Amino acid sequence: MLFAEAPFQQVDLRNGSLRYFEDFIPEHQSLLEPLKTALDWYQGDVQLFGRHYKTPRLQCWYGDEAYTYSNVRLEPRTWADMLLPLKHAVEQGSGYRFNSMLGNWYQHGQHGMGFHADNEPELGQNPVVAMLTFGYARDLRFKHKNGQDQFTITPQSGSLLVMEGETQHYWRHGIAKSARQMGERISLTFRYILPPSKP
Ligand SMILES: O=C(O)CCC(=O)C(=O)O
Ligand SMILES: [Fe+2]
Repeated sequence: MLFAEAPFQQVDLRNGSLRYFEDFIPEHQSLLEPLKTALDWYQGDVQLFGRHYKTPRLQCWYGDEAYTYSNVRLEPRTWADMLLPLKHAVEQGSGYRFNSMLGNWYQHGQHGMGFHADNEPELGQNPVVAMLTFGYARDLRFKHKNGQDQFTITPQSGSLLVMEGETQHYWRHGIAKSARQMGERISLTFRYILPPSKP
């Protein structure tokens, strides 16, 4: 694994910023299959406007604190062993501590994620989301809440993308479904969830 000093590209957005480390996990190719088998994948439920939907992707969750994501409460869960060195590398590279990880497994083009911001209250004022990508390089689209600015980045397998600053206040991001033939992709998104404040 690479530590500190890894080269990255800084992307200064209107209201926010990204850091993109393209070759962050050199052994990324050998990790896709183990991630598929070692992690506890399930098809999530999201509740939107009072209705339940199945997420069009598989997901998994590990973390030290409970997290409410798309109106669904995720209970604390002991880290899978193979995540610990990855979490450590992401902390070293990004310079932030994380205590949770939401994983996404897009098995084909019909799997995706709608536009959203990761701005739940328990992520604090300026949430940092640090994401590792394994497998097929899907387009990650960003749209500013002003309705005008937008751009797409295509994180490569083995890359680390850090979303920081005000990014989650002003921008939404998502992975569009596609009719094209696409390989599998796993993203691991590390977050820091504030412990509940004591009364
Ligand atoms: O898989 C991706 O690139 C995006 C994942 C994401 O936005 C999330 O987990 O909140
Ligand atoms: Fe997100």
